[in-house]
Amino acid sequence: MNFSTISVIGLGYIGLPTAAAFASRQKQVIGVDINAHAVDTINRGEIHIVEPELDLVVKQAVQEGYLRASEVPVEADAYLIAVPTPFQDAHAPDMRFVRAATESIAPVLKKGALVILESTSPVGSTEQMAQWLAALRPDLTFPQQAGDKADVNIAYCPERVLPGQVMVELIKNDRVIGGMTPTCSTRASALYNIFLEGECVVTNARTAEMCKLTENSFRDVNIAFANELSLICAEQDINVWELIRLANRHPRVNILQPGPGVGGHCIAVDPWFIVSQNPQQARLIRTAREVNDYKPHWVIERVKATLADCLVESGRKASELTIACFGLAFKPNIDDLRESPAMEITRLIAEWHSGTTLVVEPNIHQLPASLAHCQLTETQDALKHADILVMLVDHAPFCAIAPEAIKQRWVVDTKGVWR
Ligand SMILES: NC(=O)c1ccc[n+]([C@@H]2O[C@H](COP(=O)([O-])OP(=O)(O)OC[C@H]3O[C@@H](n4cnc5c(N)ncnc54)[C@H](O)[C@@H]3O)[C@@H](O)[C@H]2O)c1
Ligand SMILES: CC(=O)N[C@@H]1[C@@H](OP(=O)(O)OP(=O)(O)OC[C@H]2O[C@@H](n3ccc(=O)[nH]c3=O)[C@H](O)[C@@H]2O)O[C@H](CO)[C@@H](O)[C@@H]1O
Repeated sequence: MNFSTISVIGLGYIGLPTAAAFASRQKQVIGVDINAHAVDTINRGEIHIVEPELDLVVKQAVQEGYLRASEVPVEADAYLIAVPTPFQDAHAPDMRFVRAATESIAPVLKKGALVILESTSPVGSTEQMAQWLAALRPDLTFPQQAGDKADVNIAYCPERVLPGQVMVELIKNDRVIGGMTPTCSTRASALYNIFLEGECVVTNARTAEMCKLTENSFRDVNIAFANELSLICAEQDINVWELIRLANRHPRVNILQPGPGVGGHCIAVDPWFIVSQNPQQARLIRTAREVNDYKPHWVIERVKATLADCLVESGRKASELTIACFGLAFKPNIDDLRESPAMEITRLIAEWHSGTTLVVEPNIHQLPASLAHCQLTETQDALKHADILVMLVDHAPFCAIAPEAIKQRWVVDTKGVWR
């Protein structure tokens, strides 16, 4: 069956670019979201998230009539589910959004449809999704009972785009295709080949689920190694960034960079899905998460120690001193504050510090409510008024600050760009 109508469930950072990519290839796409604001914004040809180049593709697709958004699922030849998969208490995956999205399409599901789960999910989720659908549609057959002859095909196809480069990576990256049967994989590959320039790499659903979790755990473990080195180097009075530069001159060593901790809603979350399912085996992955989650608290201790030194040297009271935090986003040159260690550090500083806490974040116009006690300000203003400078995110404008402006100042530099 051809894919004349494609429906993407969940129109966020992943679903909307995916919907727009199909629509830009002249496919009829109906995006579905429970967020009325997102639906209205998209139907005006605008976007509600920040991602380079996405605005133009969405505008054109809506204007030309290939993309429309709806709050209600409709009949389609293929469905892609891209709803959130956060974790709950004790770091267990929260699959309630996936279940709600799956059950919402059950009434409109027709024979011959293809359903793809894109949300990052624990191993076994695709089989679970098929069971949820089967329970609501006893009139249709699904891969677990009917194998390759099923009325409905189901696959897990994870997304691996890098925020900030989504419109390029969506098309160029290779795509892992985890069909529940060979026919499911063949059909899923045909669907992605509508816009994909990368290769479709076929496997089964369980391996594809684990592959996504593995990619992000690999990165988390490697960042944890760099963060652990930064703690060791601080004890040993060694510049960790110089150390890593030197070690990386070895032809088989490639250490990542330490920082204030690991943020974003992927690398700080997904490894827990492996740990939660395999608590006995996933010891290294768990430890890496703990090392990275500890880093913001270590930074706070450094800020406290620096403030203590500053008090002794200046003879002033803590309430008279100003601390400036440079950066809030979870990584450089974006506006995304989700799971950001810089946010956590700034909030803890503002809670504990009796003087003024300034924040410089060039990518936002207003501070989030949790930082109501801080003042959002410009780089030059912070450099002029702050007694202690805390570098949290290596945004390009911060890296460009002249060394003279930092010299002879009290500095805690978590990114190694000033010292
Ligand atoms: N953003 C990334 O960089 C990235 C990369 C790879 C994988 N992922 C994974 O993709 C999935 C989606 O992430 P995201 O960043 O796009 O999330 P997001 O929060 O930006 O968007 C999710 C959207 O789903 C909608 N939604 C929730 N429940 C719904 C339902 N029942 N029906 C319809 N819509 C519903 C929300 O309103 C929201 O607009 C997650 O599993 C995430 O881990 C994200
Ligand atoms: C395997 C992989 O690459 N996956 C990517 C990742 O995207 P991301 O934007 O979340 O990833 P990062 O850029 O790694 O940032 C994460 C945090 O780690 C900090 N960091 C980074 C490098 C370093 O050397 N030292 C650090 O401290 C950084 O500041 C930030 O806080 O997950 C997405 C969703 O699954 C994937 O789609 C996407 O492919």
